[in-house]
Amino acid sequence: VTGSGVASPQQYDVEYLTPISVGTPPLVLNLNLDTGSSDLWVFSSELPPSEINGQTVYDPTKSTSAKKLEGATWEIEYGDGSSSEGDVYIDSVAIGDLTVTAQAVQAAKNVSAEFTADTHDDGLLGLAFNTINTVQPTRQKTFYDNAQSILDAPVFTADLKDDAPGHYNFGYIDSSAYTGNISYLPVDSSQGFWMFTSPGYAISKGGYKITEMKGIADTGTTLLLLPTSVVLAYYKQVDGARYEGTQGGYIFACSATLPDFVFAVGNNARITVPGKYINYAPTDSSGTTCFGGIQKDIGIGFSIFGDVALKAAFVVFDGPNQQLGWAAK
Ligand SMILES: O[C@H]1CN[C@@H](c2nc(-c3ccc(C(F)(F)F)cc3)no2)C1
Repeated sequence: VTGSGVASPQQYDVEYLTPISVGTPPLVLNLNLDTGSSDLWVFSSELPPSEINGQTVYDPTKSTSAKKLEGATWEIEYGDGSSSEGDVYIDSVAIGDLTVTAQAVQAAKNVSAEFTADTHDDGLLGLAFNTINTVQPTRQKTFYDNAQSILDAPVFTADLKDDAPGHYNFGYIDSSAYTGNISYLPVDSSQGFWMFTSPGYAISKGGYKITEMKGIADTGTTLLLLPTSVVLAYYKQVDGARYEGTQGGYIFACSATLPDFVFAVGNNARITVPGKYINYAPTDSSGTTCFGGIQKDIGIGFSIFGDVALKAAFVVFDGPNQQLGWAAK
């Protein structure tokens, strides 16, 4: 079995949403597939109405295939401080032609203001390792865990695009979606993430710099968060770029030319993030000053290869072999 879901960018590619069917009759929810977390949670009829603002809600009492997981609760907090919590049902979940009949669907009873404000996002579908699933007293498997045994190949791929729809595919590698070869790196899943080490980088035509960057492939993070030394070297190449504390990052004139950022995948493969992707978005409605798509990974303990980097690549997530594949496209 295989499955494919379109990944549609929201404004400024801040996140990508994919239609997922839940329950019987199937309810289509637009979920944020997040390789940086491992909970599948949805806006639900159990929320206070004040916390719902246009989202489609899952009502387990209306799904003939829903079964409450008695006594199970969950609570999650994301990197930006947003959070949600609730209880758990076992129900059917499908992405395209791929159906998992007994998936833990975490129904939200409360969500933080950021989620209420994100009107198009009906919840998240975690694709990291289940060791960081938050369900108590018994952690639950991810959609990818549950799908693996029926998939043609036990992999999923992310093909996110700049201001255009891309795809998440399950069970196969679409050879028409990338160029050249796929280079595989070992994954350290000990912290529950798709963590890998890039040995070095280059900035546009500048020389290659050997410096280990240990990071995670995180489709749920918008930007590319890197070590301070790398970020300083990058913005040194951008006239007028400066760190603006009130904005919480590096900013520059929107008219600035931004160099490409190249990171190494193993010793002889490279992924080039076009400078255009690093001119992330205007900081205000005047469109004079823009916010950088590369920012410091301070305080996280590792780098985060978020959408700014991932949309420059075709990425293969291979759990059984604990490896990440990277290809240009
Ligand atoms: O936690 C790490 C795991 N992956 C990253 C992630 N962050 C979010 C997120 C989505 C939507 C919102 C909100 F709608 F604005 F509230 C907030 C955070 N989803 O994945 C960070």
